[in-house]
Amino acid sequence: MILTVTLNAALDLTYRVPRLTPHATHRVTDVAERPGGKGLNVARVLAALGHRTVATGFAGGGTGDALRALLTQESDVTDALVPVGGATRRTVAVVDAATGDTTQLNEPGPVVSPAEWRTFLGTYRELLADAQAVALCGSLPPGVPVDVYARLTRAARSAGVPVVLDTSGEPLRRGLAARPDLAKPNADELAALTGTTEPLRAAREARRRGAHAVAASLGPDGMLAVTADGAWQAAPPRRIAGNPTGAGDSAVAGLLSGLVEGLSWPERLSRAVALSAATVRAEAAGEFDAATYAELLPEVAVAALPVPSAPGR
Ligand SMILES: Nc1ncnc2c1ncn2[C@@H]1O[C@H](COP(=O)(O)OP(=O)(O)OP(=O)(O)O)[C@@H](O)[C@H]1O
Ligand SMILES: O=P(O)(O)OC[C@@]1(O)O[C@H](CO)[C@@H](O)[C@@H]1O
Repeated sequence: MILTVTLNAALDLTYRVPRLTPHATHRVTDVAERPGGKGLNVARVLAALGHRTVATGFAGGGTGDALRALLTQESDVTDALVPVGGATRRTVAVVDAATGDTTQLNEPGPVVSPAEWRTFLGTYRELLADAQAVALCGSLPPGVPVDVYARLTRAARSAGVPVVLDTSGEPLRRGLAARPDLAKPNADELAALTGTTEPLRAAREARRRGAHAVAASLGPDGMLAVTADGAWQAAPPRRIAGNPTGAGDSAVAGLLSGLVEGLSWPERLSRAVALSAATVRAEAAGEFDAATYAELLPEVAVAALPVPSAPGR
């Protein structure tokens, strides 16, 4: 099975409004409520692709109960979330129907106590015993140590389980040093980490900091990957209009499923780019439009990038 970790799970609301205007009252035309937080989105996409998937992390309060009920009713993901006393946060994506732009509002999440944290670590170690790969995703709730992803990466690697890391800021910086098999930053996260806005240079620098491979997501431009076997750029055939929230999570699901299935890097990237573009077409994060995915998959253009002549990776 594939394990996903969402320490800061969320009840994910998507509001569609005709036009988003500061200081105005908005009438919401469509509402979608989903089990969210990045790792749960990854899990839902993996399950839709037919992978046996287990989701852990924390859930609590009425929002946590609602999230768990939705997860069980609407997906084949196995719920291994650890209960917490505080309430799971809400994350809200407001989609402006006039422009297609999305505005994201994310609550901080419940405080996790030391005892809850210890319970989680026990659960995580048990689940690793049966995992083919693990994805560590998203922001941290208050109370969780900032080096958590480094610790979870080390535990997985000593259990022989490949790790994909998708987070930002200090948790990303520390997590990289523990040598995850793959990191998936977006362009902003990569620039904040490395201080360079040139994605290929930044991805190489992120790899020097410890990740075995780095796959950077570049919004409508697709992805680039820097690995021990080479570097590639993969682009969708066209820009897709819609809601990009969760596109990065679908990219992670594409890369992770490809890793577990033993696909080559170009095949993994094609899948990740087609799946994530198909997510832009879907109503909410954690979903993809199956027809768009099938249509785009053979059309993704993958090109090998030159190997740098200077020493380095
Ligand atoms: N408008 C678009 N058209 C086609 N593909 C897109 C578009 N926007 C995003 N994608 C695809 O989705 C992938 C992930 O997008 P992005 O880089 O915005 O991720 P992200 O910021 O991590 O997303 P999130 O945090 O919302 O999950 C891109 O690599 C690309 O393949
Ligand atoms: O606050 P985080 O953990 O960074 O991100 C949480 C979140 O905004 O990411 C997803 C999109 O990737 C949303 O579904 C989700 O709620």
